[in-house]
Amino acid sequence: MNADRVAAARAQLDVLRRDYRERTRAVLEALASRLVELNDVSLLDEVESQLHKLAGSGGSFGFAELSRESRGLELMVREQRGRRDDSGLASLAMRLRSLTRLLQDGTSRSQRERTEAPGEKGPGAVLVWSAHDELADTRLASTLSQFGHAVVRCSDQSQLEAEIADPEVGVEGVLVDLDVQGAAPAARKSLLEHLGEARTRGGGRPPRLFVLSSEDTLPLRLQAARAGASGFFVRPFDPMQVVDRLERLRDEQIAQSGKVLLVDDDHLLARHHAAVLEAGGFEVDICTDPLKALDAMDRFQPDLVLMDLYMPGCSGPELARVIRMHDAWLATPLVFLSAETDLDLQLTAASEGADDFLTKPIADGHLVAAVRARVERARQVAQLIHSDSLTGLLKHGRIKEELLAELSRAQRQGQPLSLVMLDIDHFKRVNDRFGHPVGDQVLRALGNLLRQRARKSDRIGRYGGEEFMLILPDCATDSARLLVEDIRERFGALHFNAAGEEFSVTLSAGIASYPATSDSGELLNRADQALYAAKQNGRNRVELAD
Ligand SMILES: Nc1nc2c(ncn2[C@@H]2O[C@H](COP(=O)(O)OP(=O)(O)OP(=O)(O)O)[C@@H](O)[C@H]2O)c(=O)[nH]1
Repeated sequence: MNADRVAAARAQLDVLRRDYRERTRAVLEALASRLVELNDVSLLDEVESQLHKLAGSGGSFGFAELSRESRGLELMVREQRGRRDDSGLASLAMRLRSLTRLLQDGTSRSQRERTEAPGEKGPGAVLVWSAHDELADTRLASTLSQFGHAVVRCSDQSQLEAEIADPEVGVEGVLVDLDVQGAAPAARKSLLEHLGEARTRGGGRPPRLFVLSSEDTLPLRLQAARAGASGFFVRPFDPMQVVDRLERLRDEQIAQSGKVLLVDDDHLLARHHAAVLEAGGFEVDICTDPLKALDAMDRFQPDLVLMDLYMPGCSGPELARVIRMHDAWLATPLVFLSAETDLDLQLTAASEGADDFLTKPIADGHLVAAVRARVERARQVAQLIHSDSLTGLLKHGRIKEELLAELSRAQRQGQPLSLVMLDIDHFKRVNDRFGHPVGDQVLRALGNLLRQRARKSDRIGRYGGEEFMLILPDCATDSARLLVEDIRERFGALHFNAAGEEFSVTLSAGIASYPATSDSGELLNRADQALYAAKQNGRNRVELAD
């Protein structure tokens, strides 16, 4: 999310806060007038329910005092309602009117509590300060640059720190060879401490720190971890490991944002929570009718559902039970956001499949942090369940499920979709000649390349051993061909090193597209046939089915 969207979300928070204040004033005034005019004890039901709502929502809009007072008054009214006691309705009206005093404007909450959105950008520069192993350095630099990273070689600490501090350089990672400091443990420790501090000095997102060493001991790894290092590579190392680590870390960073579906019949409160989460970097959709929540989930594919406990037509725990009946939503975190503080009700909600219970009013920062932690955890679990451990790409079964979902979305939205099958040429020869671990490195390199060239909406899977599938939504055959030709060329240009030998590998690909083919099985067959044709026609080429 960029700064403009965050600023827009914050401005919207201020507008919502004003709306809330006006609406609440009107509601309290109308209730107070009716109490005085009708002097009817049956109005207490409505008064209690309004106070319950205010207790839950006031704090969210920055009126914490209103929340507290409303909760106290709610308990008092509940008791009075139980006794069917109609004395003192006029004084209750006065107390309701006096609540409006707590709606005075103070400092805007969105100005007080700021939440940072994670940034998204392409590959940044990598600074390398190493102990002059020319050959290894050259290989590292060429591998990193093949994956789009500018490489800046530094010859001493002051140059390294100057580059880190220079915003023009856009440093994503810093790779430091501990051998530059000789073998003295104290000197290495101080170097790491210094760099750990230098990388966080800029104020923005600090560059990743990677440590390179010819020694591998626990104390050294511990020192690196204390300096905030994200990777520890032992010489001799494969440069692809560094690319791999950078790519995985970038995936994690992008995953810090996520999609949240808000299910709440109180539209204003839902819009407020949506604006808070959007200012925190999340993509948010609101559903005010719980009976339409499943449709909204199918359409929006949320990473987390945040719902109210009490809603008309269907309660939160009932909705949780219905959602959990669907295999596709078994692992999606369901979190209740409610004014209810009753522990028994929270436990009931949890037993229906909800994962957590947040109590309204909730501070903006707390809401964002709680949602972020759950989304990250859910993503880690989903990653473990659905991803291939070697490449981090989707497994066979999952990518086929994604094809069905993406194809029906393309059909609904009247957009094209392309399906690509890719297969490494003569891969058996790589394994036979250099061994399985080297073959694995080649597979990982292709995985990284695909991830880098793909858009956020594309889906990438490892379909079989050395066969990969790309699903490209909103991408017609011609654009798909351009992309796949680019991938083919880049993959063929990668240089691998093994057994003191440099080698390269090529791939072949077949493309089939919707709307020319509209059935998912047929789309798969036709992409497969196109791949077969590419192999038959000499390999290292891309063929179209249509
Ligand atoms: N290193 C490694 N090799 C794998 C993995 N999975 C499958 N393979 C190997 O991939 C190779 C596939 O070989 P073939 O299907 O004969 O195809 P190919 O040699 O790529 O030849 P063409 O596809 O016709 O160009 C086999 O040697 C498998 O052992 C894996 O996870 N790691």
